[in-house]
Amino acid sequence: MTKPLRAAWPEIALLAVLILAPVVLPPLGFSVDLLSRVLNWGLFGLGFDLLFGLTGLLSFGQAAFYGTGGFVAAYLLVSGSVGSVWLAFLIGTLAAGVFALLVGWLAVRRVGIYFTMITLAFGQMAYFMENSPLSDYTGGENGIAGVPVPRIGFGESAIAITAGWPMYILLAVVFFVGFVIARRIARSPVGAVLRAIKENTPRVAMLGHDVRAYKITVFVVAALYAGLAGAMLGSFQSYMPPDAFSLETSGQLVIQTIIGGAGTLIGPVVGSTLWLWLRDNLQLIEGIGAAWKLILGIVFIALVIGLRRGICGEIVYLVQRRRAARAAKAAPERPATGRPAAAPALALPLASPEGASGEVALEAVGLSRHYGGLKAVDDVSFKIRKGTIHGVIGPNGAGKSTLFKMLLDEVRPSHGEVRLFGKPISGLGPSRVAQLGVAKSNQLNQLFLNLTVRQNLRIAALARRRGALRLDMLRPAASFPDVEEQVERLLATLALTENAEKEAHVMAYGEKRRLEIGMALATSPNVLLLDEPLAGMSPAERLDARALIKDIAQSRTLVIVEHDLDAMFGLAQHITVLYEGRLLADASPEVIRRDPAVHDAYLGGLHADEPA
Ligand SMILES: Nc1ncnc2c1ncn2[C@@H]1O[C@H](COP(=O)(O)OP(=O)(O)OP(=O)(O)O)[C@@H](O)[C@H]1O
Repeated sequence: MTKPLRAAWPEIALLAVLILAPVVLPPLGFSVDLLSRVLNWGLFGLGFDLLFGLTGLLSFGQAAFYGTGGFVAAYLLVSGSVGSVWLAFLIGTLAAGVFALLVGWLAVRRVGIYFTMITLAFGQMAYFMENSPLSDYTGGENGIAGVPVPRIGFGESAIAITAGWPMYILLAVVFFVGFVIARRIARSPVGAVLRAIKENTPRVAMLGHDVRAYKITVFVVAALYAGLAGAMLGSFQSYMPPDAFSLETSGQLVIQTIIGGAGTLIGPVVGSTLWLWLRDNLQLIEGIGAAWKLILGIVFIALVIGLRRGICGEIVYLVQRRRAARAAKAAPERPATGRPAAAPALALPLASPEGASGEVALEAVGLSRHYGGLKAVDDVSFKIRKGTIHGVIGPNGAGKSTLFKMLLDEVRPSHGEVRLFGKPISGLGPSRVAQLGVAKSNQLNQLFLNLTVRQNLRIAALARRRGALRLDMLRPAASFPDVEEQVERLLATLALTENAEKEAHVMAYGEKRRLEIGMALATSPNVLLLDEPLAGMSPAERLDARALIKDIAQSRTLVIVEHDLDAMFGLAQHITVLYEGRLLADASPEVIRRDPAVHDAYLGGLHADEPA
């Protein structure tokens, strides 16, 4: 098989299934109506899977957009406001998207269960609106009957796409196109960022991506799919049912996606195939009666327990595991220490060279952060000169990490401000500060653990290349030659080339630490903050990491927090000492080494065993 054909195998397989389904499935109890409903739910599920499976945002209010698309289209058609069914589909879909813009704008301000609850509340509000204040338009409990079907062609010769196989074909075509688009979105730079948001949202922001905007985008995309599915529902049933807006609709979508396999795109349609087939056929079995709901519930629980990733999710997992095992077998033996003898020197571009002309790169001005009565950082001022390695030391709890978080604006100062090349950056948020050229590697690794090493670095590099937000949803994530080149160079510098296709969670600790630094570096920062880069490393790994840090420092300003004072005195040109949140000293390493106050701080603190 040629490469493009191999890459398109899911589309080819789907096409084959859609063509064969009308032949193979009817003898198994699938009527044409059931197959059409399966595809309608599948279309609805494609958008939801981008939102939930890919991005990790669980919405319990998708019925609001399904209903909006459906009722707007049905009303326009039945009232005669719009003559073309196609145009009504389009308006219904867009109406769902506009509604989602409002809901999403509010909902993405919260995460986890709070996000889910906001979507649920909006779903319920939409259901109420449909049944009461807007019942003149929606028909209230009666829904809207007599929704016409679309026609192909003009005038007398136009062919109506009637319920039955013509409607199946239309739904199959729309589902196929929807799948192709959803898959392209998932493989695009936007898809890469969404996947990273699911893995570790704060890190995505720290790299410079506008997390909130990406979340709103995927929320709207999911609603567009829901709106189109809703609009088509009324047409193929000749009736727009009021329960399109109900909580049960949202719940069923979640259930079907989980059964089929979230994050696989094809999972929701597989889930709806099983769910709707069981539902229709269980009711026909004599003696079961109303107990079919109970049986469905038991099937759901059994599937969730037995197949944690859903039907398609488990298949994808098994295939990936086999592929990884084969790759591991084929991989050559790895050297004992990570870093190759002659790693290529780093020649990564800077974020904004024009802004890097000032003498002082970063400046803390009266910086304080108070947690209630605790002064984690208290009135600290110091300057970091451009092109130097600047160390920040202090005993445990001195406030170093809090100070670092304020330098990237992860934590807002209680008082004072941070200036980057003379301009205040406090209050801008980590994403904008990252875009201005400040990056940070964390004390505790913040990797995208279920993504490969290459994907981790690519997502970081894309933040610099594409800016905080770009809606390039239809091009592949790996289609920026300069980004790919930069990732390749970084892999070599970090001695991670051999592990490029491995998921980050399987890496050794030292390798994870290097990747953590590499991700910060991939954003091409002017100022790089390294929070305890040597923590937890073996002596050999420390030597490697020190050499790497020296390499990095050739082209940018480095600020390092580190407990390894030997390493710090060897690396830094200037050292700031914090003690109990306050600035104790700020001078060259030679002066700091002889400073009795620093000796006292360390000897009196938890680091009495460390050389001062
Ligand atoms: N979010 C928070 N809420 C309350 N207190 C906090 C918070 N973050 C930090 N602190 C407190 O602020 C003080 C300084 O913490 P910080 O982590 O900045 O110190 P540190 O110098 O980095 O310590 P270590 O070397 O152990 O990492 C500590 O007493 C810590 O408990």
